[in-house]
Parts: sequence; C-alpha cells; structure tokens
Amino acid sequence: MRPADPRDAARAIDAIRRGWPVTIAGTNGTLAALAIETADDGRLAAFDPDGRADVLLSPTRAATLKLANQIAAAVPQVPVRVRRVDWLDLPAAVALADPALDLARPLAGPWIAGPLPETDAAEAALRLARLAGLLPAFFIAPATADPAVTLPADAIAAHDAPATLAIASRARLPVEASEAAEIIAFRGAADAVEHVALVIGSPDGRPPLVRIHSECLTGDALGSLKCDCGPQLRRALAEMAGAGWGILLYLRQEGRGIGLVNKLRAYALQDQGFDTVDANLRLGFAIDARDFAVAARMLELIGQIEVRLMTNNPAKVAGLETAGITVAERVAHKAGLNLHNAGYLDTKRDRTGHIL
Ligand SMILES: Nc1nc2c(ncn2[C@@H]2O[C@H](COP(=O)(O)OP(=O)(O)OP(=O)(O)O)[C@@H](O)[C@H]2O)c(=O)[nH]1
Ligand SMILES: [Zn+2]
Repeated sequence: MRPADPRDAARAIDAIRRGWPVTIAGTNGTLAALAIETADDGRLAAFDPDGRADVLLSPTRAATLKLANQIAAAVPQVPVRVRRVDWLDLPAAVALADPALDLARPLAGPWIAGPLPETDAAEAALRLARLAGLLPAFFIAPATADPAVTLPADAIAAHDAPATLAIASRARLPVEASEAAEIIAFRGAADAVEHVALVIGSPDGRPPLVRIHSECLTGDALGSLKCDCGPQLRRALAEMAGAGWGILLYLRQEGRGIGLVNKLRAYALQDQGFDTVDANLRLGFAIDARDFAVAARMLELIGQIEVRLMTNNPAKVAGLETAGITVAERVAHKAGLNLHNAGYLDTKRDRTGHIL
C-alpha cells in the first residue's frame, strides 16, 4: 500500500461527488466504492457489469432499517454489507440509502446483511461520504476496472486533522458589535475549507471570552427559527464587545459536520416527526460529527491557549481540553428560545447532554 498523500482525500471527495468510483485500500482489504447518491444506471453498469456489487451502509442507517438483528450486536458499531440480490436494483439501493421515503414506502426485504472484513476501507468510505456532503451509502465490489481515484484508507482518516492549519490572511473588520475587530482566516493543506476567527477588542490580561460557533447557514444568514444559532452568534459578539475582549471561532462544520444538504434532509425528517438526534441517525450519521481539535489549533495559532468558553455543550469543553486548551471557565450561553425551536432545545438538553 502506498503512503497517504494529503491530496488523496480531496481527489476522492471530488470523485464521489461526480459519481466516479474510488478504490480504498485498508489494512484488512481493499474495496471499490460507488456512492449511491451520485450513481446512475450507466455508472452502475460500468462499475459493476455483472450486477454483483453489494451495498455498504453505515451502522446507524443499518440499525434504522432493522438490519441489526442479522449481526451479532443489537446496534452494530461497524459498517454493514447488504448482499446483492436480483431485485436490489438502483431504485432499491436509493431507498436503502435515503430515509426520505422510509415512512411513505417501508422497505420490503428480505435483506441479507452482515459485517464485512474490509472494515478500514468501509469506514473510510463512509467518512468520505460525510466529507463530501453525500448520503453515507455505496455500492461496493472487490475491485473495479476503472477507478477514478485509488487511495489508502488512512488518507481519509487523517483528512481534517488540523495539524496543517495555518493563518492565511488577517485584516481589520469593523462589525456591528464592535468597530475594534480583526478577522483571521485559516487554511489547511488537505482541503479547501476556510475557518475564520473574529477577534474583538484586545487582550486585557484575562483569558478571552471564546465562542466556538459551527456554521449554520439557515440560522446565521436566513434567520431560521428552527435553531438558536443566529441569536447565539449575535449575543456572543455583543458580550465580547461588552467585556472588551473576546474571540469568535466560526467553524465551517455546517449541520454538526454533515453538510448543508444532509442537514436539510434532517429537517425534512423532522417535518415527519423525528427529533434532531433521530433524524441524524436515520440518515446514517453520528448524532454529532464535529471535531473541536480544529478550534484548539486556531486558538494556538492566535496565541490564546486559556479561554473562558461560552457554551452549553460539555462536548465542546472536553474537545478543547483534550486538544490542549485550558478552559478556565464555562460561561452559559442561552439565546433565542421561540415556539419553533423549543423542541430542538429540549432534545439538546435531554439527549445530547447540553446544560440548558
Ligand atoms: N444535523 C443537524 N444539525 C443541526 C440541526 N440544527 C442545528 N444544527 C447545526 O448544529 C450546529 C449548532 O451548533 P452550535 O450552536 O455551535 O453548538 P451546540 O452543540 O448547540 O452547543 P452550544 O455551544 O451550547 O450552542 C450548527 O452547525 C447547525 O447547523 C439539526 O437539526 N440537524
Ligand atoms: Zn442553526
């Protein structure tokens, strides 16, 4: 197996978004994978001329489809292979991958499901789908005649490791909350994701008030009432301005790391009655796919490794501390309760450990 190249994951993300197969080599076997979301009949026939490719699902999607009873654990922690049978054609595979129609058109089996030996490659493929903003489901085969990209599984595992992150540019940016603000943009070697920090005021000897904010296009820019992101963002900046000193870290982790389109799919499931946790699981993702090590790296680059963190989420405190930042104080950060987001906030309190 050749060593990972930092550009491997970027090429693979591009390939699966275009509907091209990738071949992933892990320590326990190699898999060729074609993303179901971007497949069509022609691509599937080229990938798998004999109609024998199996389907790869994530552990949480398999649990939703009740495929877990065929596997040792009640809730499988490992990727699941659904064996190809004649009637598992492209529309059936789309129905396995996409929960949009779960209620309207319950899936008829019998499906033959099981674990697969190539766990490294399978986990890497599922991670790749999340990074590409696609549904985590693939056709898989031992090899394909014409892979667009071949890469080692660890290239994807290391993909958003923040070590290569560096300051790319900084400039004065007067904002509504404070005229004394500076924006700092960060870039890493592996991808085109550009995280941003907004430093308000200047150091006063105390650890800065810090807000880690994950991108929420709907809440931050469109005024969505489904979440509390927009009001939290604005309140954070106002409080930093009031205190005279603070740092907002704006992380490009839309939808808790599953991307905009998948978040909107989760919203459509919420319209069917599922809460924010179950919607993510039905789609085949973790409840929260974020990694706060990137925030720690940004603070290091800014030169502030001790902070007063504005959050209700203990996972953010733990994530920063694991990555070497001292959280001197957690500052509760509540804002924007309304009729539409009350259930969402209850779910955060009851199911994801938020202190609300
Ligand atoms: N997948 C998914 N993401 C959501 C949903 N609602 C909001 N989000 C995303 O959740 C993230 C909001 O996170 P934050 O406000 O930074 O963090 P938090 O975990 O709520 O913790 P706090 O610091 O206490 O606010 C943003 O990336 C939103 O896009 C949802 O229903 N599903
Ligand atoms: Zn939001």
